[in-house]
Amino acid sequence: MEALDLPLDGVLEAADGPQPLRAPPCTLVIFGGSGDLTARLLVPALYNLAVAQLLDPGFRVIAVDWQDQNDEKLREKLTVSIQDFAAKRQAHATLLDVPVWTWLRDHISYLRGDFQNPDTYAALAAEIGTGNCVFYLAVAARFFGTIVEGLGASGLTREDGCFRRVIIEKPFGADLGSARLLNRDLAKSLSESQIYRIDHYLGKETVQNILALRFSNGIFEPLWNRQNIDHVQITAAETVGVEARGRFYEGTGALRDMVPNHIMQLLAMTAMEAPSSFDADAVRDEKSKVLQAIHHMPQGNLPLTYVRGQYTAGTIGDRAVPGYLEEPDIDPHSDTETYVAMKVAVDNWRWAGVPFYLRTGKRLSARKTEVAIHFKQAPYALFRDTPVEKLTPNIMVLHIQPSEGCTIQFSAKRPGPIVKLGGVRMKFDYADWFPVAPSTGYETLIYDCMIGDATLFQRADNVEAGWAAVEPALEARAEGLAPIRPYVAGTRGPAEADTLLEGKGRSWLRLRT
Ligand SMILES: NC(=O)C1=CN([C@@H]2O[C@H](COP(=O)(O)OP(=O)(O)OC[C@H]3O[C@@H](n4cnc5c(N)ncnc54)[C@H](OP(=O)(O)O)[C@@H]3O)[C@@H](O)[C@H]2O)C=CC1
Ligand SMILES: O=C1O[C@H](COP(=O)(O)O)[C@@H](O)[C@H](O)[C@H]1O
Repeated sequence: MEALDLPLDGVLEAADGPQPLRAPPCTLVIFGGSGDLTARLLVPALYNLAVAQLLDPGFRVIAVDWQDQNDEKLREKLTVSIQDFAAKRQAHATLLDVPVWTWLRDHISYLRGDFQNPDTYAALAAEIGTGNCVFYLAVAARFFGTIVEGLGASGLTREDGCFRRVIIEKPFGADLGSARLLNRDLAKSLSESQIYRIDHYLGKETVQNILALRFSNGIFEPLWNRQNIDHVQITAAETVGVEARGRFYEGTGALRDMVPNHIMQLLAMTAMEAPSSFDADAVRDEKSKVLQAIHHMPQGNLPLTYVRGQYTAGTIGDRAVPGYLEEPDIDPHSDTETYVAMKVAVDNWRWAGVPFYLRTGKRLSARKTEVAIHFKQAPYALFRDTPVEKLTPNIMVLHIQPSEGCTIQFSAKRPGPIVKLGGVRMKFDYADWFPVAPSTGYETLIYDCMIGDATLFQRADNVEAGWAAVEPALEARAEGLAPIRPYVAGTRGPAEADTLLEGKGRSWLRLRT
């Protein structure tokens, strides 16, 4: 990076602040302990926490499910996946730290049992005894209620001089009604302060950075409103298909899978008011308010606010891939969407009249998650030969993944005797400034739960507000008002999504740059 003529040396160190403390002693019970999430993401996250010395020496993991496992078999399986995890990160020079892994693996044990059998909870209670416990529900959603009920009935949720917390995975319900019912069921055995509803997007550094960027700088927030912003685009594009998750995805679809949770969290972080502090409830109060203000644009014409798509056979890179209907476990006549684009309004003082365009899909031309703030044009072009509509649009893109950082696009004078403008970009790249080994995103979330910080977890009203925001779209589908638009795998999605942005020269940002 070129040197700046500014006194930046030492700026990062000065701002470093207090370092995180080791989490308190705790037993982490993972229901679904031989499952995919545990091996691919949770155990690598625990390993990273151990490397960072954030786990207490008394920390241990009890993995629970009904597979044919025992302590040693599970530890061997997890050793294979942690080696795989480390190998993928070799480029970042993080080879497996063997002593740390050996310590962690020796603190993992297995308990075999059926989630639906009360004996499983009795055996678990005997194994845990007293002390702090986090129960991680890495299981299919149909077990959330059953497991929490089992924990409650066996006394495992009682906090007698210790904490007992439960992390709930997604999907949290399938619509507003079922999310409300689940919240009600959980509340029979747990207080709200014991419930940690996870959204792994909130564990991503760059998602958390949205708040840091907005509220720790004097330069952005004064512009962050309807006077200066024309519209906002939120994109979560994937190149992967449904992979081995056909059975789950068939009943879920892109809207339920991504929008009420991840996309709404991105929207909330982008649009919420400044909380009075970073206290968990102060942040979640503001999120709730902004999510409750979301409405579909009152166009009275659904195709202009909501588009559903489904991929057909195509090419990703140089690899031919099947269409959704040809994927394993998919009904060949399926009406499930793999792409969704929506136009919503945030009906409040700050955002009145500013459309938020949301899109997410699988098998698109690029993997890219970003929030793009499109500012209004300068009101008048002083420059000869440059009509105002030809000025480079001022866009600030918050890159969430795979690139992480922020780009600002604006106009500058081209060199030369004639005054001509050209579009230029200023880019902040996370990796340049803060070079750290990549994480799974679950490190912060598991650590925060152990220290009792619920800021990055969803409160009951947050999840319900997320579902309420997509209810009109779910209803439209149920009424057959939102037909599936096919798109070829490896493209930008259905062309119909472009119509959402028509007028005023707006268009979706390109997926492939
Ligand atoms: N995998 C991922 O990348 C992600 C997963 N999630 C969420 O995490 C959760 C877990 O997902 P994942 O790890 O993929 O699921 P898996 O199916 O891989 O793991 C669940 C485990 O629980 C076992 N199990 C099922 N029923 C019972 C039962 N009645 N009693 C005891 N054990 C049982 C399963 O065994 P069996 O195989 O025999 O059924 C399996 O070993 C889900 O809510 C998912 O939505 C969220 C983000 C990413
Ligand atoms: O929760 C989910 O998220 C992933 C996308 O997560 P990312 O961290 O890779 O952006 C998505 O593929 C999956 O379908 C969904 O269930």
